[in-house]
Amino acid sequence: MVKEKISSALKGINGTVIIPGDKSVSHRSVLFASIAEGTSVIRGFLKGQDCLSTISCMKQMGVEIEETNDTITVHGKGFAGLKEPERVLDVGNSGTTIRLLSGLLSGTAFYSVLEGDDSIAKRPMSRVTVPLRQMGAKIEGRENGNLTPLSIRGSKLTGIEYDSPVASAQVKSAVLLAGLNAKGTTRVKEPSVSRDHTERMLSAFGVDVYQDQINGIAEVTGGSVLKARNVQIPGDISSAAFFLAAAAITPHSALELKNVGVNPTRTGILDVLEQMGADITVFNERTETGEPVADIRVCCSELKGTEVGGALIPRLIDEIPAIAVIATQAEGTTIIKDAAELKVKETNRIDTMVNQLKKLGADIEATDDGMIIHGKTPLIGGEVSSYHDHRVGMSLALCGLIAKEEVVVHDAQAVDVSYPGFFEELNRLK
Ligand SMILES: O=C(O)C1=C[C@@H](OP(=O)(O)O)[C@@H](O)[C@H](O)C1
Ligand SMILES: C=C(OP(=O)(O)O)C(=O)O
Repeated sequence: MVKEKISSALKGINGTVIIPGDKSVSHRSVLFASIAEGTSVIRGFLKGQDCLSTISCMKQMGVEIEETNDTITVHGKGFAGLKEPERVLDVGNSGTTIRLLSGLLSGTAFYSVLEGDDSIAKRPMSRVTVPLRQMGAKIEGRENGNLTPLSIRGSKLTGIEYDSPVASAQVKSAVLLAGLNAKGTTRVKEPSVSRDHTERMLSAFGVDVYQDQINGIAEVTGGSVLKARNVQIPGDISSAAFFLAAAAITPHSALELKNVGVNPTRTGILDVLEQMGADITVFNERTETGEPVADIRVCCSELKGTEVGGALIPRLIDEIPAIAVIATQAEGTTIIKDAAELKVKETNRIDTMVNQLKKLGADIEATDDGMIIHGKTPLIGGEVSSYHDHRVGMSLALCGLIAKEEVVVHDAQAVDVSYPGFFEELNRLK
């Protein structure tokens, strides 16, 4: 296991960061190009382990995918062109891969089995298997379909109207992908709007998608055909978040982040930083393959505590570990609530972040659905672990920039899941 040592950035962190490709959009680009008719060239694809797992699963189903340094070329032969995989499909650490593939595989004409690593083996799958079974899917797994391995015997599906108890883009996307091959229409309603990359990219591939975000509704009709197209992936705001946080809390810092996806269903982190008094400018806004993109300038400033909850949570769910670190450096109390979903990520992110930040001297406590952080607290440094959770590892690394002593992050290779080269980038800016 790799450990990384991060020492304080006395002169701040300064310079320009080109943000790597969006993980959610990268997964979808390969999945959709694989079931489209024709050849799609994808640029800006994130070569993190999660997205590479998606590529390898699609290759196992007979899809021809070529990889160069800059491009991923997918030769799609339509949904009917997918072939039965001869072995178990390994999703690695990726919840997005297993949940989206469950939806896609439910309507095939073949049998498949999905499994992943130790973390995936603990994450709940009934959130997708329950609605998929309602559509007629034949899915089995441990705990009556809640835990991996999942085995799927492809079958004829029928559209449903699904009232999802959670605001989850993975649930919404799994049901919509099954809906592409179901009889009639499939509608998903969610309690508040989750990231809408599936809806945007399906439209870009020529599918008619009905969306009513005020009421949290997305709908597709069965039998829609996807047409191949070239895709430009925006940078991942969830990866940018670590540099937004680093510059916001480290004195003498000024960063320019290039190529950040600013889809409104993802920009909760910008709203929270603004609420806290951060010095942020979003500029050079443009659109790429249906996704808004911009550059962002961020400088260190005095921060104040805030409250984060409600409909904001799905718009920043993966950024909460970084927000917890920022809150340790904000004057006053920060309350994060309505975020129980954090308990079913790669780790229980409420517990891991609270335990690890306490070791570094933070004044933080866990609640049932979030955490409460009192600032501003000087951090002391010490040894912590990512617990094999990429976002935890990168968040803890930020503490090293401002702590009195060095911060050592154990199990640091976990960051390769979403941000290969993260530590090199952080050190380069010092
Ligand atoms: O659809 C996606 O690409 C994702 C959705 C979110 O999960 P949930 O759908 O479980 O909220 C997010 O946490 C994950 O990193 C990626
Ligand atoms: C939760 C995450 O991803 P996934 O659900 O795809 O494993 C994440 O990237 O923070």
